[in-house]
Parts: sequence; structure tokens; C-alpha cells
Amino acid sequence: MWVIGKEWRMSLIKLSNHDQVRSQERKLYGSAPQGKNHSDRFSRSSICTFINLLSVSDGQSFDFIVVGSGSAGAVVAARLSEVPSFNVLLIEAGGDPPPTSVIPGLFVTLPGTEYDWNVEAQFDKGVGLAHPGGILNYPRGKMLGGCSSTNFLIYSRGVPEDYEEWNRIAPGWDWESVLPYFKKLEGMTDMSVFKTPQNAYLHSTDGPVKVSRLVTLKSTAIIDNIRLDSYEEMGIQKVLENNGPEIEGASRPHFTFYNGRRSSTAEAYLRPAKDRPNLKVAKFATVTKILVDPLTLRAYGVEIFTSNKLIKIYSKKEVILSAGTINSPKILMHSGIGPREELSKFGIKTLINLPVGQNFHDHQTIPLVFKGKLGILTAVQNMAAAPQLDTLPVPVQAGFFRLNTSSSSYPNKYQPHFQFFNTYVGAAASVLLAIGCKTLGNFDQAFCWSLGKTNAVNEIDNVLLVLMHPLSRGEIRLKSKNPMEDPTINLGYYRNEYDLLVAAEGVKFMNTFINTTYFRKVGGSLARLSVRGCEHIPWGTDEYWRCYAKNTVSSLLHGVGTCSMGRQGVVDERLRVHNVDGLRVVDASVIPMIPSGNTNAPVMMVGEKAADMIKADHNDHSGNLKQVLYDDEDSLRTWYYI
Ligand SMILES: Cc1cc2nc3c(=O)[nH]c(=O)nc-3n(C[C@H](O)[C@H](O)[C@H](O)COP(=O)(O)OP(=O)(O)OC[C@H]3O[C@@H](n4cnc5c(N)ncnc54)[C@H](O)[C@@H]3O)c2cc1C
Repeated sequence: MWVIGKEWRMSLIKLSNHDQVRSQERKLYGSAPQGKNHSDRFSRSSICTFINLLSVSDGQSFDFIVVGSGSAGAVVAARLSEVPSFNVLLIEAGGDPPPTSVIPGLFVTLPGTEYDWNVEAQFDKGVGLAHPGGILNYPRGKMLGGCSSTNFLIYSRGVPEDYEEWNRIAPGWDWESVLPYFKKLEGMTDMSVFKTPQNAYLHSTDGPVKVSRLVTLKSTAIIDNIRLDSYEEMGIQKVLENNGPEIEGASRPHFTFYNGRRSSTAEAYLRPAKDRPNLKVAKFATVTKILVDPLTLRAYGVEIFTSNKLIKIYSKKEVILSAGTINSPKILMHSGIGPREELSKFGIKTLINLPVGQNFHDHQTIPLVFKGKLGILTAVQNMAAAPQLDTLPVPVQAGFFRLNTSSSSYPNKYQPHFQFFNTYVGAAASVLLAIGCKTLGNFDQAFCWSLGKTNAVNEIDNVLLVLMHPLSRGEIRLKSKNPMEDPTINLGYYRNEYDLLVAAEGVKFMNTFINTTYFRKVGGSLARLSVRGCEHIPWGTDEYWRCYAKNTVSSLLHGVGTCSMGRQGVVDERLRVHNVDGLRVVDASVIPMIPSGNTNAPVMMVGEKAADMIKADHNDHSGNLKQVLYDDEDSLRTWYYI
């Protein structure tokens, strides 16, 4: 056992006693962020306990060690453990997801709690002025399932061209190669998508991740229809679904829940695998670095902080790093894999000089608020929302569109410029809005107050306008040599001025929502929100909307790219870290270019495909879909239509 400092105790404390472990972690790393001190009352609930936890002991060894049980890591660990001869350890810094994760409508209560890493991201100077201190809370799930246990549950996969773009950077990731894996993970329960062969071809009912749409109440159906009609008036056609052959258009979105239960990767992959003797899960165990032999450059294990001490666990075959876009690059850099200049600042010896932490990009969002009719009735609808917590308490419409006005090279013509989410909020929901605005959005008082005021007696539509393919790039950097300290997240939004140009055009287009029949009938108007930095610019001018887009910008929390695949990146097309043996990265960080849509499904797809590659590289071909598909045309067709 490796002991440092007199405070480090030699004895192993059972991981099951996590209260004790956490209080000891707080004692040791008092200043390091371990999540805010929130009540633990849910974490022992039986509805989501995964029982095969393990007390890992110093010096133990496993064939595969998977670091992080998020959207990708849980998939990889579960799939690898399908091979009985593989001995798999999954290491997770958090514990079981609480009921507030499992019940879909309660996801807003998770950020800022102990189930969140509570990291902060920063804007560049002069950007995001509506956020105090230029800081954005950047929630990351710290529990089994990772962000899939805390996210907003939207199920979206992007367009084929997104993956053709990946394939040009890292061969093997084209649409034909990834579609079988999207289908492998998907358990579609919305039978409407099987009505046309073109849509049916893209879906499957067999996968573990359950996908559905919101239960439509009579009142919400009326709202859905009115909003979708309004979008159609703007030239955004109604489509059957946004994961179909044509994603441009608006629809009621798909979600990763079914029957009142979130389908996180913890629920979909780990729960069914929990009794496998060859899959062990170590909870409340934080990996501090990957052990790499400096002579052979082979990864041979990990160093973990758990139960008040540092221990080492060894891998016989591979270490798979799935700690996410923020923590995977951090762990690599602490292990001596990263930009030499950056590592030398902290006295970390560089084993391999790679662009770790660079190429960070994200889906940035701009909030737009449309004021509708006066509403005593809508206030009642708000109150009636509570019993709907097993779905979501508000109607949501979503879609994708391209602008006619922007340059055809931004992005290429097969990808949409924007995604949008429209949530209808009845009058007098100001308190809930204030929670969302301040706690989740980290907007300043003036902005949130003006939003609340707008909603006091009026229904509103909150539209999140999402820039799909930003050209700007940010980066993840170490703050210190302490592996328990969060890294710096520089969002880098609008570093490329083209992004601002397109964003402002998008805002102006979206504002025409208020000119549609419904809003004209009820006398609707654009809300005038208080935006720091734009006070002196005449409201409604082009200059104003540019300023608005620049300073109200936020994140859809889709950060990718920091251990990018590709020859110029950090991993190759089989996700092996360049020049290191026995080490892969499998999570959102390997995504080289962000897809057109939300990232959870693409990351789960990456997990599915990676698991097959790893199996094949270790002589197990049981899961190799691609081989089956390409053997003959008929089996391809049959498989697609199942
Ligand atoms: C609040 C929120 C809302 C979102 N909404 C949506 C949405 O509606 N739809 C959508 O498609 N996407 C959404 N996303 C994005 C999507 O969920 C993520 O892109 C995706 O889950 C990332 O998966 P990952 O495997 O890369 O990382 P994660 O899921 O974050 O997994 C990383 C795991 O590693 C663990 N870990 C990290 N460091 C260590 C360490 N040192 N030692 C041990 N374990 C460690 C973490 O605790 C975590 O469990 C949202 C994200 C957030 C945070």
C-alpha cells in the first residue's frame, strides 16, 4: 500500500460506509471541491441501489479498468462484462443516483448538490456579462450514470453528415458505421416512428435505453399544436420526429425516459448487469492518475483516492478512461500525458506531448422570451403541473433550422445552423423561473428579475436558441498539481467572430415567432430583459441583438473534444491514446466535431462502438455488428428493419 503523510491511514474502510468516507474526504481535501454539503437523505433509498459494490484493495488487478460510469463508461463496462472471461472493474467517484435523478421531472433539483461535480466555467473577457463574474455553473453528474443521470433527457442523434465529418478526421466513424450502434442502444417505445419505412429504418425497439415522448394531456396538446403551427408559419416545417431522415423542422421531442423512470446508463446498462460476477463497481473512488511505465509507455493501472488513502489497482489488458470532457483531460495531464508547456508549469514530467484539453467546444445557447396572453387560467395550469412529475411539468417543442441568409459554408449545407427548444410556462411561475434562472443559468439579479416580471401575469414561451456548429474553441487547463482540484474551463465562446454573426442572425430570425398568428391574436410581445452590457444600445437594433447574443450566452452543457480523435488529436480512430499502450479514452472528450443535436446519445453510441472494438482487439468478436452488416446486403437490410 502506498501511504503519504501521517494523516493517511493504512487500513481499508469499506466503501459501503460512504458517509464516513465522504466526511474523511472532506477532512483531507477540505479546500478541494467535493460537492456542496447537501442532505444525503435520498442516497440510501432502495429504488436505485446498485449492490455489487466492491472494497477495492491496494494491489488488486483486473483485465479492464474503466474510469467513470457515465454515458460512455457504464456502457463500456457493461458490454465488456458480457464476455465471461473478462474481469472488469468500473470505478466511479460518486454513488447511486437518488430518486430525484430517476423521476424525470425532478432533474432540475440535481445541479449544485453532492450529485454534481460543481465545477465552474469561465467566459472570455467581455463575453457573458449577464452572468455575475463571467462565470457559468457547469454541472457534471457525479454518480453512477454520470451526466445521463442528471441531464435534461432530450434524445437526439444528429445528422449523417456529422459522422461523415468525424470519419474524415478518424476513419470508421461514418454514418453507416455508427447507425447500427445508435440502434443497438435504442429501445424506442414511441411506435409512431415505425409508421413510415424511412423513419423505421433508423430505429430499434430492442436496445436498453428506453425512449419516449411526453404524455400528452389535452391542455398541453393544444399548446403543442399552436406552437408547431407558429413555427410552420416561419418556414420551419412540422416533422414526425427530429431523429428521422430529415431533422430540419419542428416536433415534440423524444426523451430518454419511459413510464415515469429515467433511462440513464446506470438504469439501462448497469442495473441489468449487476449480478455478473465478472463486473465489479467501486463507488466513491476517485482516480487521481493513470499509471504509465515511463520506459515502455504502457498503461498498467490507476491510482485511486478512496477511503481516506491512495491505492493502486493494476490492469492486465487495458485502462479505459471515461471520466468525461472535463475530467478525462485532467487525469491524463496529471499522468504526464498532455501539452509539455502546460505540464511543466506544475512540475509534471511529460511522458507524451499531446494536445490534451484543447479543442473544447460546446453548444452555446441564447435565451429568448416571448410574452403571450394574460392568464389566470395559465396560473392554474402551473399548479396542476406538480402531479405530472413522472413526465415533465411543461410542454416542450423542439426543432432544427438553417438560415437562408448566412454563408453556405457555415456549416456545410447538410447540417442545421440551429436547434431550438420551446417551453411554455404559464403565468405566475416566477418562483420556479427564478430558480432556473439563477441556480441553473447563473444569470444576474437584474436579468432574472426582468424575466420574473414578464411572467408575473402573462404566459411566456422560453425559447433556447442553440448554435449547432461553433467555430470557436476553448480549453481545459490544470489549476495546480493537486489531482483533486478542478481544472480551469475556458469556454472560449465567440473567439471566432463568425459565431457571433450567425448567432445574432439566428436571434433576429427567431424573434419573428412573435409575428405569427397566435401571438398577434393575443397581443404578444418580445420581453425586454435587462442585459448587462447592452443598456446603452437602442433596443431592437442589429447592434442590440449582437450585444444580446454575446452577453446572455449560456451552455447546453454539451462540452466535447478535449481528447479528440484523429491524427492531430489525442486518440486514434480506435480511441487508443497515441503512443501509449493499454490506454483508451471513451467518452464525450473524443468527439472531434460536435454533432447537430444533444450529446448523450452520441456518447452512448461511442461507448457501444468502443466496447466492440475493445472486444475485437482482445479476440472476442461476439458483439461485432459491423462485420455482420457488411457480409451481405440482405443481412444489412434485415438488421436495419428489425
Ligand atoms: C445538466 C445537464 C443536462 C444535459 N442535458 C442533455 C440532454 O437533455 N440530452 C443530451 O443528449 N445530453 C444532455 N447533456 C449532455 C450529456 O449528458 C453529456 O454530453 C454526456 O452525458 C457526457 O457523457 P460522458 O460519458 O462523456 O461523461 P459523464 O456522463 O459526465 O461521465 C463521467 C463519469 O466519470 C466520473 N468521474 C469523473 N472523474 C472521475 C474520477 N477522477 N474518478 C472516478 N470517476 C470519475 C463522473 O462522476 C461521471 O460519472 C446534459 C448534460 C448536463 C450536465
